[in-house]
Amino acid sequence: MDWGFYMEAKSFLIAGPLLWTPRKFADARGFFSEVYNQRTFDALIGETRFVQENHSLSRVQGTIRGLHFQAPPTAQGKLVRVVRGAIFDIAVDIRRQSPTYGQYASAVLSADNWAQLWIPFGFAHGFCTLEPDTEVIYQVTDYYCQADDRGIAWDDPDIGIKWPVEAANAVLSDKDRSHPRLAGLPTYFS
Ligand SMILES: Cc1cn([C@H]2C[C@H](O)[C@@H](COP(=O)(O)OP(=O)(O)O[C@H]3O[C@@H](C)C(=O)[C@@H](O)[C@H]3O)O2)c(=O)[nH]c1=O
Repeated sequence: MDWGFYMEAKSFLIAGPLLWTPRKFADARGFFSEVYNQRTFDALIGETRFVQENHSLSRVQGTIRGLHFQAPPTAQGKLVRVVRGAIFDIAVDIRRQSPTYGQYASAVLSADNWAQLWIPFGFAHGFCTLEPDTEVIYQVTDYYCQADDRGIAWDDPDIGIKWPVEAANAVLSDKDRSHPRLAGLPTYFS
């Protein structure tokens, strides 16, 4: 397999998510990097069309966003990267028939390590910022649809995510403090 512009691609024990690092060409001016190449991406993942790009800034270290997904028919695959600061990024398998249902894959993505995480359909996504003023950019494969927007409790004990922040110090939106546990959700992905 020719990985093209990606230096490496790593899979997880949970089938689906992939982690890789685009090449960086550094010189006296700074660097150049192809952060997305459709031909290489399609060879890795299968034909995929991104229709929206999101950019968020979290001011405080220990900010948790998640766990989020869109229900079908607007389920999204997400390609996540960090351009400032660092995150502990999480993909929770919510495919009901999956042998790893309810388990999660995690990776540190940062402006320094330049890693990207692919989060396929059937996964809930969340992250915790590891530095102040962290900026996350991610492309998604379907448009935002408020009616299909769903969440799972970030601290669901059945999932048991080991977040890199004490619960008492975590910064969350009101919405993210009130999601149901995974066991309380209907089956969205078989
Ligand atoms: C996600 C999203 C939100 N919004 C609006 C709705 C709301 O008024 C405001 C903030 O939305 P949220 O609080 O949901 O933003 P946030 O908590 O950052 O939500 C994001 O979290 C990460 C973990 C994801 O995986 C994303 O898909 C998305 O769910 O932005 C859009 O207009 N388009 C979008 O695609």
